[in-house]
Amino acid sequence: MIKVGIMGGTFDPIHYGHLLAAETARETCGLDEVWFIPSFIPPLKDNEPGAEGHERLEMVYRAIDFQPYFRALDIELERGGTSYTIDTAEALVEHHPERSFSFIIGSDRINDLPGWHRVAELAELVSFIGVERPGAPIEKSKLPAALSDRLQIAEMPLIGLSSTDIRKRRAEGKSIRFMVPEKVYSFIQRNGLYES
Ligand SMILES: Nc1ncnc2c1ncn2[C@@H]1O[C@H](COP(=O)(O)OP(=O)(O)OP(=O)(O)O)[C@@H](O)[C@H]1O
Ligand SMILES: O=C(O)c1ccc[n+]([C@@H]2O[C@H](COP(=O)([O-])O)[C@@H](O)[C@H]2O)c1
Repeated sequence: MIKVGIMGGTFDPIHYGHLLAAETARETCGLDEVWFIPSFIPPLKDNEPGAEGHERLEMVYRAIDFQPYFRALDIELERGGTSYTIDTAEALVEHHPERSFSFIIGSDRINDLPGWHRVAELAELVSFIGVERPGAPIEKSKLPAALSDRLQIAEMPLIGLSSTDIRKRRAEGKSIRFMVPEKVYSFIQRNGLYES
């Protein structure tokens, strides 16, 4: 079986926290590949979107350029509607029977995992790799056994970056350089993304 990590997110924009989470999961769990999947409409978020789907996808492509084991998929953008992970997992498992899938997930999302759409079925199709984010300690013991049994923790240095903060900094005219890869930075600058 080829082991694939799924890095799902809004990526509005993608930043070094996402990339380090993917790389840490890859190394810790011996993944062969990590697939980045930008969501169309993220299920549990109510903040205003910043960039269009095609722009978020383009930034992901730019961020993972030249990394042989990273790929980007437009499956959720193409599907449209609310991007439930179970729908994505069902499609991936059906189309890639030679691969096993683990969903990489930050600790802020781990804590709301029990509320995900059809999560019991999701946990049968994929396992989870958790990475910690500042301010959101991983509380594995608070998860139901069906989920915690499927969750492996990958230790990474805490990275206090968030897309929300990056958008806010742009709106305030502050620098976001070195928070995102240079090619993402130049795309944001050139297209005037996240300006107030
Ligand atoms: N700094 C980080 N360290 C570890 N994981 C992260 C980090 N930032 C995001 N993630 C994880 O990456 C996935 C996708 O995150 P997402 O695209 O929503 O980024 P975000 O920075 O949380 O965005 P926003 O601030 O807009 O909510 C989630 O599982 C999230 O927990
Ligand atoms: O399927 C769900 O119910 C669900 C609920 C919350 C988040 N997710 C997925 O988790 C990933 C990270 O979510 P977010 O909101 O931090 O971008 C992204 O791929 C979402 O589609 C999925």
